[in-house]
Amino acid sequence: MSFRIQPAPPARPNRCQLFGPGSRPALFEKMAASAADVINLDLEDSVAPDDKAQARRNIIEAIGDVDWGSKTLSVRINALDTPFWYRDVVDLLENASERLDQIMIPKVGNAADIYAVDALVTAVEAARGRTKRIGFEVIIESAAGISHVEEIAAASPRLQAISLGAADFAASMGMATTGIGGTQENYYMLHEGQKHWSDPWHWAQAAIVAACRTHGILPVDGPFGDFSDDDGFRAQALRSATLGMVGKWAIHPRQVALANEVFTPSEKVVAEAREILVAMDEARKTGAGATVYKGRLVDIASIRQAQMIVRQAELINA
Ligand SMILES: CC(C)(COP(=O)(O)OP(=O)(O)OC[C@H]1O[C@@H](n2cnc3c(N)ncnc32)[C@H](O)[C@@H]1OP(=O)(O)O)[C@@H](O)C(=O)NCCC(=O)NCCSC(=O)C[C@H](O)C(=O)O
Ligand SMILES: [Mg+2]
Repeated sequence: MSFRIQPAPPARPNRCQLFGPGSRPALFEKMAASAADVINLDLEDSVAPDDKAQARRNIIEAIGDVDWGSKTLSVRINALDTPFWYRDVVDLLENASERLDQIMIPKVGNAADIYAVDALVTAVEAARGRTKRIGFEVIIESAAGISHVEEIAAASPRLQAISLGAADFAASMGMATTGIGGTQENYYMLHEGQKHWSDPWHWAQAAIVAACRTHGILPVDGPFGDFSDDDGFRAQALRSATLGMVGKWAIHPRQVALANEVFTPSEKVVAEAREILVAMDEARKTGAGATVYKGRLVDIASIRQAQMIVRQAELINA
């Protein structure tokens, strides 16, 4: 264990991030009424270049006018290699109400990208006397992004969450697929004539989780493109949760309940975690650092595992 204690991530639920294009304002009330923990109003890739200016106006109006309840409200700005991003930031922070919680920065490639946005955001906040400090979330969706994920995670105290963007990531890496997340037909091992499918997203997800956990940031799985495939979404989400991710994007409302289901620890799992904590408490009273719970070893590390699950459940029920 390092001398530095691992920082805790933001204490808020982030099981599902529901996306909707800023150019479809008719969706905003529906998004607000959904069961998603986070709403992402999009100015980037779901909005055509000619619609960007109107989408900005739609979003600015809706931030103030729609009742977003207790959801985290985030706007995805355009990437730093476009002519749109600075205007996204300036217009949002000059004109949107303080209900806005976060901006999402896509396609980050290194810490300097975040530094650039931070400098602009900080200047506009000061100039406008905004009292609420805007948070950042970023998407790792390029070869450069995944190569520099640790420095990105450390780049700004504003940073709250990092997502994997499977579509742009696949394109940047030159992966031979047009699928967005999930099982890839040609990514398999062959054993005694049987195909065993592997997970091509696994290593990138694990790298993101490690960087996030090191710096107290929420690791999130991005989109699953085939919104008619509930089982495929659930399988992908279960793998992400097992690796330590706290939630997943929904690009269609039918994916919201699936994400909430997977990223809410079940009553059985929470009850078991509490039993482990009790068992370890009993063990400690006798001076033991380990004991047997349901036929298996539990020790001091099990306390930390169980506490993570209980904390997650408490956050969701708060
Ligand atoms: C995918 C969609 C274009 C589908 O829209 P639509 O054809 O309208 O869907 P349905 O007819 O099935 O809709 C059924 C009802 O649900 C409402 N609806 C649809 N979408 C949403 C939504 N996002 N939020 C809330 N409600 C929604 C419809 O209005 C219907 O309602 P009703 O008539 O009352 O029954 C569309 O869902 C969509 O635009 N999704 C978001 C797309 C998006 O934002 N994409 C960007 C994120 S993914 C990405 O960028 C990739 C990433 O960066 C990477 O690189 O990996
Ligand atoms: Mg993308």
